[in-house]
Amino acid sequence: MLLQAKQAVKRFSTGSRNEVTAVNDVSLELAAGEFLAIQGPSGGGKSTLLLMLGGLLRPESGTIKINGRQLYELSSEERAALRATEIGFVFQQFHLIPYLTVRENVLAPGLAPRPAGKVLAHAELEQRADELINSFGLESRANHKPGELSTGERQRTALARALLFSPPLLLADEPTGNLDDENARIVLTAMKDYCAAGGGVLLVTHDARASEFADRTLTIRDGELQTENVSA
Ligand SMILES: Nc1ncnc2c1ncn2[C@@H]1O[C@H](COP(=O)(O)OP(=O)(O)OP(=O)(O)O)[C@@H](O)[C@H]1O
Repeated sequence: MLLQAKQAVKRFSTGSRNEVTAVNDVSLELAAGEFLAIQGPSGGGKSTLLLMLGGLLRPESGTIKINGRQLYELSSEERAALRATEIGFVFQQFHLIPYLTVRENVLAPGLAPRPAGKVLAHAELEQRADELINSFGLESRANHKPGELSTGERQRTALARALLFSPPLLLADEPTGNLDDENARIVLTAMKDYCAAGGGVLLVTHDARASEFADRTLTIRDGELQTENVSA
């Protein structure tokens, strides 16, 4: 199984505020080639769950496994290496580097150290970056900086960057929240195609458009994953 969460729990307590159970006893599985959308109201626990699944936030209890490896039993270095090789992230706010061009942003993950055996030659990376840039219709924008792009072009750039190393798992937090219908369709179609090619995609969103593209849609509310499935 590509991704497996078992009884994951995360609570926050902040000073004078009462404790909040952001994620309560969540179990789920995602297979390679599957597109899962998790919807839910604001404050329902979507982002918290995604951070835990992506190795960025330790659950208080429960386990998260990626390809059979328990994320939070690894050292932080091992977890970072696993993130770099197994997971791509896309966020609503894109997190592009403002002084780099589209092409340089897409290539940026290639600058980070990678585990031995997972390093790609620069020429190979450039070829992959150009393929992604072309397939997302960004070729005429490749030398522009994010500030000169439309919102949809920024999100397509962020998606291309996340897919540079073809990670088995793509995690996305509200990737279409800022997009019009046409750009949302482009991004969601690209994710669906990525699954058809064998990748696994999990996105959290309150955008109802996502469930038209996903294989399964689950709902999280008050930190609890509802059991009903809505098939696309
Ligand atoms: N760092 C934190 N400290 C305290 N409480 C937090 C923290 N992060 C999240 N929470 C609380 O946990 C709950 C779940 O938040 P989360 O951001 O996961 O929800 P969400 O479904 O992603 O919401 P949105 O759709 O508005 O982004 C909320 O009640 C939130 O206030």
